[in-house]
Amino acid sequence: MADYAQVPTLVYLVTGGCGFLGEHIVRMLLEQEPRLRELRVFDLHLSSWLEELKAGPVQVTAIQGDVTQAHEVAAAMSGSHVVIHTAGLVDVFGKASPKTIHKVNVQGTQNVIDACVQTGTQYLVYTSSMEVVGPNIKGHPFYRGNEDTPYEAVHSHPYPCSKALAEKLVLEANGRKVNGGLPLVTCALRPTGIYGEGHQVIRDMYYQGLRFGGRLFRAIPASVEHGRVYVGNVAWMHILVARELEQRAALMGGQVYFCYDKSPYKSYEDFNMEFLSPCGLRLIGAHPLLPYWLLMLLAALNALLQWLLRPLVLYTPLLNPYTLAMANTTFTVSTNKAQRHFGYKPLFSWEESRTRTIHWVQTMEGSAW
Ligand SMILES: NC(=O)C1=CN([C@@H]2O[C@H](COP(=O)(O)OP(=O)(O)OC[C@H]3O[C@@H](n4cnc5c(N)ncnc54)[C@H](O)[C@@H]3O)[C@@H](O)[C@H]2O)C=CC1
Ligand SMILES: C[C@@H](CO)CCC[C@@H](C)[C@H]1CC[C@H]2[C@@H]3[C@H](O)CC4=CC(=O)CC[C@]4(C)[C@H]3CC[C@]12C
Repeated sequence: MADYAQVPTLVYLVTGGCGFLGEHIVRMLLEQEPRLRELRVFDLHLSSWLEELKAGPVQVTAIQGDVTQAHEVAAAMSGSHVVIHTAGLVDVFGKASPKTIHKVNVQGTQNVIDACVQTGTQYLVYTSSMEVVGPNIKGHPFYRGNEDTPYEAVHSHPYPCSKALAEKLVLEANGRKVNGGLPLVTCALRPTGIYGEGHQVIRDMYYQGLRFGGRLFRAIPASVEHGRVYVGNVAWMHILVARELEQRAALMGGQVYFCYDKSPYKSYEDFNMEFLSPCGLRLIGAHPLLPYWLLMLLAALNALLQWLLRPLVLYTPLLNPYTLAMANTTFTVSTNKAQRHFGYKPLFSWEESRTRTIHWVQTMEGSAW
């Protein structure tokens, strides 16, 4: 993978390539990776926009498949040089069972590792999450931490548990011999809360605000800070890691990197207002309108309702005890490890990331713009 100016020869596979982050990775790979000959997009649900990408110079192969099915993963990966494994079940709202979350996130990742070994695919980039670290169940703040900051990473929710287990599998697989005898080189990226075009929670908050006459009501103190990172910069980090893994295998193999950029540290709600305010929404209250104990009671009530209604209907509100605890705990990252190890600099400034996200909200269906 050394000579960047050569005839395109490389085959990449992106699992989860039709998801929020996956789509940005796929589109950016086509723009930014000149050595790409074929791009395989593997997803449970294939999106229609893939068709338009097939007209370009790189061969784009859409593969409908399930990461929990080992044979499907191995078949898709045969002959590929690099796999970016971003497929996952992102669920903190109780939509899927803990068993399903484990199966997709942990067994699915094991299947990807096994397929690397079986097919001789040497480079594996895994999309992990900040949730592998925290916030923990005790609600300890993580303030401007980096990859080496000591923190009690204890989880009980199925999603962070699954991401932590999967990340461990990926890191432990570094150095394992793949078919042909070469060592597997693996790396895990830990995005903080991703935002940008296609972000589901921003979409949900926007429609909720429209339903309440253009108002959202503050639930989280403005002093609680959350790390956020623009989806384009997260995609860019994946592409850089995939590109540099061969040359810097000794340095980068088995390493974890937080995904970061210049997005400001703010509370989850205040941060989202950076996009929703210019689209006509207002956040009511300088302080939370309800005391924390009452919000906790409502969150617990939501959890109870979810359980009671489960046989009839899937009730998955934004507010539950886990999301409330997440939103109420400071978790911010300050690091330059990615810059030191593989020369990462954000591709999009904060202003550009903000403008792109605002534009996306303004063009949403039902938008007042
Ligand atoms: N959204 C966020 O703020 C963050 C996300 N992440 C991680 O980034 C990755 C991508 O997340 P998002 O793009 O936000 O989620 P997403 O739900 O938009 O995308 C996930 C993609 O994986 C696919 N997928 C799910 N189960 C599959 C299976 N069994 N087989 C094949 N494909 C399957 C889905 O169809 C979807 O296209 C996930 O691994 C997630 O854990 C990490 C940190 C933050
Ligand atoms: C109490 C509500 C009142 O407005 C606000 C609820 C906000 C929550 C839905 C979000 C707060 C923090 C978010 C999570 C965080 O950004 C980290 C994440 C990392 C991931 O890997 C996946 C997504 C998420 C869990 C993200 C999900 C939404 C929040 C819990």
